[in-house]
Amino acid sequence: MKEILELKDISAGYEQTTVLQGVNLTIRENDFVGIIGPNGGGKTTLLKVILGLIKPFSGKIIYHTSKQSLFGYLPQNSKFDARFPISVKEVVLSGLMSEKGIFHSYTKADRGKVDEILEKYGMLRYKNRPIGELSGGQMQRVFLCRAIISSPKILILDEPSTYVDSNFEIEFYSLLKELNEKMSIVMVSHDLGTICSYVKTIACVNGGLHYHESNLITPEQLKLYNCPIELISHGTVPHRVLLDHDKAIEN
Ligand SMILES: Nc1ncnc2c1ncn2[C@@H]1O[C@H](COP(=O)(O)OP(=O)(O)OP(=O)(O)O)[C@@H](O)[C@H]1O
Repeated sequence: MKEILELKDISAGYEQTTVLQGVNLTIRENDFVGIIGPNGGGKTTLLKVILGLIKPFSGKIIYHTSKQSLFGYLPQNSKFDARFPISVKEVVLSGLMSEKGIFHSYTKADRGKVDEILEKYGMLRYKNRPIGELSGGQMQRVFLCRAIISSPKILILDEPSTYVDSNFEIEFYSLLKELNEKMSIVMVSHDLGTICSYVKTIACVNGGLHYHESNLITPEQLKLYNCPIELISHGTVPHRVLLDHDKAIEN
């Protein structure tokens, strides 16, 4: 598959703190990379580096394509302050801002695009509603529309299913599967069940980055990288098991 961008020996962090060191990662067309790792391991920092929101202390980012419409981003906790006076259609339109610049005016074609995407994702009837009046799942759908309206080459998602119920979660991931035919996806998730079911490859981030060319997670990986465990068990009574590392590895 054709490469889109490469991180080469990246070291990055904030002021005096180095969070990531020696990070190498290549994102190719149609990739679906799941990023896992413990709290504070640097997953969001890695996304910020990829998005160009923070500049690495050292290392290189190589772009194999134009930066035009390169990224769509669905940030963590897309829950909105209900008092913020912005409508659904304005939220989705703002996804075109990076393409058009801040001092822009939206065209009729842009507004048509918004209607089209809201229709596709079942949200057209809410287009004039203040975003704060939607449910968590509806909001997530609107923010997904915002992230993909510019047809980005890479869609970046930070814990996308935090506020959604399991029905919407299944629907959401099937939307992602469809989108993955047109764009690469990089997704942070603590839910290893989700990771194993949907992603193609896994990057484990804990200060460094370990890349796995498959979506299988082995006990050895968990032990080595000190990753959190959240397993879904399919027994007679469906339940979710939360264990710490050592215990899970023993089992
Ligand atoms: N803006 C910031 N300024 C200073 N330090 C920060 C900043 N953002 C994050 N950090 C620190 O960088 C480290 C990595 O944070 P990051 O958010 O990348 O981790 P994460 O793996 O995404 O964690 P989580 O799973 O809890 O979301 C943490 O120790 C955090 O406190």
